Amino acid sequence: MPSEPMATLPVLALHHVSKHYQRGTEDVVALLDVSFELAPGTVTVILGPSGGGKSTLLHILGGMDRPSEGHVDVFGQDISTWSSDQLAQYRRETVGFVFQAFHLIASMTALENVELPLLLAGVPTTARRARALELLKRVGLETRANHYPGQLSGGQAQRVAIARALAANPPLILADEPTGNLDSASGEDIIRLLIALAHEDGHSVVIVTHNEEFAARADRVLRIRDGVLHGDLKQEETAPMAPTAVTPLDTPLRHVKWPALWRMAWHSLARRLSRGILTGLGIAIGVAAMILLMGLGSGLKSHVVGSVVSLGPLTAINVSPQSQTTDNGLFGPQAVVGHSQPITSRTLLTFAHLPGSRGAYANMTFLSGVTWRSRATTTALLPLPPTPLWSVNGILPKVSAGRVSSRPADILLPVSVAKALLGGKHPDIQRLIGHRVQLHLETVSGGLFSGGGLSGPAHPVGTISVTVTGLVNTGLGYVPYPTALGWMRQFSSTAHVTYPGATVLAHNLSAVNGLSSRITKMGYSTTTLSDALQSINKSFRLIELGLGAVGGIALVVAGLMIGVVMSMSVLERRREIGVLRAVGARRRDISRLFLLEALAIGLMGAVAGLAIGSGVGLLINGFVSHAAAGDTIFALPGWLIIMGLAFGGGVAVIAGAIPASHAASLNPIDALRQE
Ligand SMILES: Nc1ncnc2c1ncn2[C@@H]1O[C@H](COP(=O)(O)OP(=O)(O)OP(=O)(O)O)[C@@H](O)[C@H]1O
Repeated sequence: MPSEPMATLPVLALHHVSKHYQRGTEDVVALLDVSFELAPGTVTVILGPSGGGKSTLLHILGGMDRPSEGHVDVFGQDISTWSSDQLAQYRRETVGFVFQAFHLIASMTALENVELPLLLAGVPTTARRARALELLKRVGLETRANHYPGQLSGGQAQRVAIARALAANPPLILADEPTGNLDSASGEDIIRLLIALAHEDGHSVVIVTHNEEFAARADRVLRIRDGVLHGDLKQEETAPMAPTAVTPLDTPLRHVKWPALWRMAWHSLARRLSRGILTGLGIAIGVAAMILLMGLGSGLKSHVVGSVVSLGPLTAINVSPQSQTTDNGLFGPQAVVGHSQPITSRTLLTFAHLPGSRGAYANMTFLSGVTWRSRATTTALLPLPPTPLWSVNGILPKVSAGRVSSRPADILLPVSVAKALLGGKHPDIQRLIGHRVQLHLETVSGGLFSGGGLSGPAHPVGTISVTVTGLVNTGLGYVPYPTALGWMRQFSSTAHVTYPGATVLAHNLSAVNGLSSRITKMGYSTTTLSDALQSINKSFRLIELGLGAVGGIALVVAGLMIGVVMSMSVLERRREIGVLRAVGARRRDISRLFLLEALAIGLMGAVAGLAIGSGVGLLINGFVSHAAAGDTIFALPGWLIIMGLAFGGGVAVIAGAIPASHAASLNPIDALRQE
């Protein structure tokens, strides 16, 4: 805070200010040893020929440029040493610029243009709108609030520009040829308004002009030629009124807040909505491709993994009698040589008592005819595990209707068999539950993993009558273990029944490998579900990576598109960038603004891409489930949604980084000079 009361301090004081520019090897002196003070509530006119240094002086007064020598005091504080962030705050809170070319933002209404500095200052919407309307009223344009600059006359546009300069109620108003683009009547209006701002509202107003007529009405006239102050004419020695309405300079550094930038970015996007949508479309396509391909990959994987897991718990080891000589592939032994070790009930007992073993039971797969009333079909039947093992997680097949039963004459049938037995297009499969069906056992073979040849029953097996207690989706039927053992005896030609395979359950996952190798050492071949799952996972990881890469390429192309569009946008919006800098945005704010715009485009594209990708995925699921009884192959796990959003937003931000830093590095004085 200033140490003296404000009214006794000059708003601004220049002390021996010089400004040099380097043009090639030539040193251009734009200002030389300029000193003067500006009192509050006064109008100061700066006159001089073209190239005399007027604009340079105005830029130094407004904190857009720094002096090469000398210093500038604002309310007693030397701003020449301030950081660029402090100068940005100074422009935001202490200075209001009015330009010859108005520099209104064409895509914003009059009201939105006036709101701009308030938006940067983080003023909430209602207060911002009320203040902007009040200012438009002050300049006589309340009825034009919703007009765009193109719909305003030059005089009206300049009045809107003055309202914008007044938005933050700055003590200092700097006008650079404010009447240069206006006819004399409108020019007169503007000058009258500027004088009123000084004399009625207490702002210190500085007007750069070529017009000698205005000089006559100023409180003070400074003439400048070749950078040197030639005359400092005070027309009225009486002290003008002390300011009452203006706010003094406050020292704590305040930055433009993220929400304000986000609102501006959103505003800017909304103004160019169709372009934003087109740009975001690239991201949408990329994300959609990624979601769809990876979703299919992930869905297929969980489908395959689900089928494998439905075969039994992960702690299960499938044992077959053959000794193993080559690597276990995904589907069991590749080649089998050497002797065969039979699996008998004694072997099962041995397996059950191995360290780490929880239990063991025989594998067998029966092929059987099934008849119900007049309909007949065939099915494969497996034994359910022995009842003491039913408590093991995942060991029982999942029933889609009815229940699992351990009674000897009960059976679980596959849904497909139930459909075939009931006949008709959409039979009510539940109807079969509780009914008796007839079985005609045909052959027996090993477990699904343990292979083994087919053989028919050694003793005649008549028709077996069983009750359907439940239905399963696995495509295989199940009978209680003791029932299967009984059938096995009927298939056996010798007194000692040998089984085609066995399942040994480990106590837990970490015991699986040790147990499996012990069994292998006994001369048996083993396959574990966790082996199978591991290789499935490995294969799918590769598939997912490959599919993801295809989506990734689409995203890179989309990123390039965003980069190009944003670069064009920066060129097109040079003036807007200049205005934003003049009203107090820092370089960083400009780059953040462009990055936020890119992020918003990326996120919108990603959301659209998620919708498109999952929509197509669900359609595919619809087709597949129609064709294959309720199966689906597209999945949209949460991580894929997050990945889609992160990639969409991330690619857009990376693509927008170069244009954003280009926008931030633009010199605001050059940007505003561009016509
Ligand atoms: N960025 C720059 N690089 C080199 N020289 C510059 C630069 N800006 C201004 N100058 C030079 O400084 C001098 C003063 O320029 P300035 O724009 O302040 O004059 P002016 O009085 O505002 O002119 P006009 O009335 O035509 O706008 C001129 O000789 C100009 O060529």
